[in-house]
Amino acid sequence: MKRDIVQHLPKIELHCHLDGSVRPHILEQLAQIQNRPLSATGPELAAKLIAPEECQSLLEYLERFDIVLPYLQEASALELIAYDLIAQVAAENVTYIEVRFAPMLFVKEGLTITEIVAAVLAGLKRGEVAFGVKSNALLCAMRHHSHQRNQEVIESAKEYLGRGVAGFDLAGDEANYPTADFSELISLGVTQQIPVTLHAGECGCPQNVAESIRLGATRIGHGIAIQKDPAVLQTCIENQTLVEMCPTSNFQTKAVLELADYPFKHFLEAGLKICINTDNRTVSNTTLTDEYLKLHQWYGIDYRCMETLNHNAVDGAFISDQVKEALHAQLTAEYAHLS
Ligand SMILES: O=c1[nH]cnc2c1ncn2[C@@H]1O[C@H](CO)[C@@H](O)[C@H]1O
Ligand SMILES: [Zn+2]
Repeated sequence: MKRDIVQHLPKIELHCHLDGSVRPHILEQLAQIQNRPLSATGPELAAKLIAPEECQSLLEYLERFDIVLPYLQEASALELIAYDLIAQVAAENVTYIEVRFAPMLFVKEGLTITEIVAAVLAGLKRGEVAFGVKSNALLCAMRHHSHQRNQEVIESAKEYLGRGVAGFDLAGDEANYPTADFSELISLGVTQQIPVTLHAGECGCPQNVAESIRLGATRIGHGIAIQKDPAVLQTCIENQTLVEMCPTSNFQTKAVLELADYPFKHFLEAGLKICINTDNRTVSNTTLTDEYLKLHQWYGIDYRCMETLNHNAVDGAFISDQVKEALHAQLTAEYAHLS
């Protein structure tokens, strides 16, 4: 596979965090507008935003987000970063993206959840008009937030469902907050017909994946721990659960320690539905093109495999059958001439 070809082929991304994908120069722009100086600029700032090689856990990885959050407490900032994320993905021909964020991380200076969601959706829409990239937002509840706060996120997802918001997620510290603690919250979303994808199995616990599916999630973020439990793997296969894999991030957060333990091939050969994602473009210092090239380098995947992974993503996307058909057809047409 060649970088130039991979970059220009149409791609679908379902697992990308808005606040983990703020480009350093955009953050500098926000700092200037808000008159709130950054502790570093230029290459030094870029380095600070990336999770370091020696990162030891998901919690350490998540510390990177503390740098950017103070600058995301204004509607205009949220609009701008959403627009810029669409600009970034347009440059590598992502044709459909689901962008996730936790609205409750942006309420520190008085924004209401409605203002927050509206600002992000406005930026995504402006991006679609400028670059032709279709998108939807997924609203994340946070594992360390109160039930009350997380419930408000569900209510907001319900309010905007079909109007720019396509689903609901649970993000944050999986190791210390098991999925079972959120059963009431997740059920609340499921009973209101909100599509659900949950971060699970990123911190070694396959039970969190089983619990997520039991509660009604049709997709799992990361799911690395599925490899530890054949019964959970079987459940995922039977339910056609889509697992959103994020290779670079999975090594940074120590979801896996060595390449030999990375379950990409294992999952694919077992018949599990998987798709490929960046997780956080800035914090993981990656693009979707980089992720596919890594898989080519590690496993020798070809364009055919890349096409399959993208069709899988379409199948699991939180969009209508009609939109899925159009995306499938475009993938089929544009990968057809590649061997
Ligand atoms: O890989 C991950 N696992 C769990 N939580 C994550 C990951 N990446 C980002 N976030 C969390 O999701 C929030 C909303 O976007 C981010 O602020 C970050 O805390
Ligand atoms: Zn994630």
